[in-house]
Amino acid sequence: MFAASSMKQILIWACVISTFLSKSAKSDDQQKTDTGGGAVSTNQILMFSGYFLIGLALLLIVLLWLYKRSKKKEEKIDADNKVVAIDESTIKPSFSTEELKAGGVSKTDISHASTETGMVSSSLIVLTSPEVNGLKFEDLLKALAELLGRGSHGSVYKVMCGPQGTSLAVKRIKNWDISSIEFKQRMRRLNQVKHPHVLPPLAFYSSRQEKLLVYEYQQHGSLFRLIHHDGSQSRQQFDWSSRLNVASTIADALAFMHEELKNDRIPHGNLKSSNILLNKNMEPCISEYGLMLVNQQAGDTLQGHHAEGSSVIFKADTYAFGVILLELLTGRRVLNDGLDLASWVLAVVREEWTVEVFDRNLVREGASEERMVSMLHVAIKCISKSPKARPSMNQVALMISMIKEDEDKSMDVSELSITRSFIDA
Ligand SMILES: Nc1ncnc2c1ncn2[C@@H]1O[C@H](COP(=O)(O)OP(=O)(O)OP(=O)(O)O)[C@@H](O)[C@H]1O
Repeated sequence: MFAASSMKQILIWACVISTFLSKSAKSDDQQKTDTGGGAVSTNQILMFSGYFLIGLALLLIVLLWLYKRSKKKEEKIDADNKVVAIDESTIKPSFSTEELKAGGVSKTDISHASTETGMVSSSLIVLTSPEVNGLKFEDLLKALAELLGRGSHGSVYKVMCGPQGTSLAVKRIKNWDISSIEFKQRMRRLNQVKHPHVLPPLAFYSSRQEKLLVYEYQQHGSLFRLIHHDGSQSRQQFDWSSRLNVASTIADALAFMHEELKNDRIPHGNLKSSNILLNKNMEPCISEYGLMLVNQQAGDTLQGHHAEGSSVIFKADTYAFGVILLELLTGRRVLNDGLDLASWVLAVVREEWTVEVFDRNLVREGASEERMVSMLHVAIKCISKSPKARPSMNQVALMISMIKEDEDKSMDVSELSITRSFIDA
């Protein structure tokens, strides 16, 4: 308002002064002509001063207009950063920068990071979830957080929130090259696709510099820990039938997600044993589904990350699943002293020493070699060099369910023979 009225006033005054100056210059001209005067340098000066004033006024108007435009843009960005939408039916409060600063004693790394990057101007978007009903972004800022790990794409913190001290896991992803709108759409879409063995995000936060994803904390840890826990009892107990169950459950869940998100072209994007978590019933759950844009992943062309096409886009997940199968079968880490697990297995199999690849614990427990070899064949198909040669997760799930059926049948037969020998005795 102020700017507009000042612009008008400047323009009016500039016009009045310049008209006055040019008029007086003209009348002076007339007088000089009448009196037969010579050069009219004073009049010219007056005229040029008028033009100069008009020019100056126009320049000021342009500058004021530019200033107003940039102000408007800033206001729009601020508005975009306020709480936007939530669980369709409920509107959560939004927090202004001042409110957050007043209420938030920075205790966590999240809050340090947040204030550093100016995150306090935005708020948390809570998805449909009774676990975090009423959770505010402010709560996350205030809570004590424990760093669970730093991965290649960000860090995960354990955060205790609310009066009940609900344990949450907050994944912080930095510099994810995705627009806020696309990210929100992706999160909402993922929230619509539910599977009991896929961990849903409970809430999320988005700013240009970083994204936060809130999950329920899983106290039993990850599949990675279960397989690679050196010399512990848990590894001893992780027998063949449990490994088969894990493989089958994950394959089914992944096949379901691929099918549901086929048209949205959203694969997991970063599947690995540390992203398979064990829930309170010790069942495996896929975590962090869809948190990576495929073309952003660490570029190993072998995994098909750079390949295009709607079905091929999911084949990087098939590859990653194949690697998880290899971890389950061999008990080895993906990077074993720089030796890539997939190429090591392929080399051993090529030399026809197949049995050598299997985890000694499985061999010792007397796991069926036939079914382990069948599973190894599935894994080898999954890690085919060409993404097109890899099976879809639907096909993988079917192959594994057949191996599991065989295993279940053989268990029934052995139970039956034990019962018979008991009766005979
Ligand atoms: N919801 C959760 N509950 C319990 N632990 C979790 C949860 N989410 C992740 N973790 C654990 O936190 C640790 C760090 O996770 P993070 O995802 O950062 O590591 P990463 O999977 O190795 O790396 P990245 O996914 O960035 O490539 C891992 O040990 C993971 O198992």
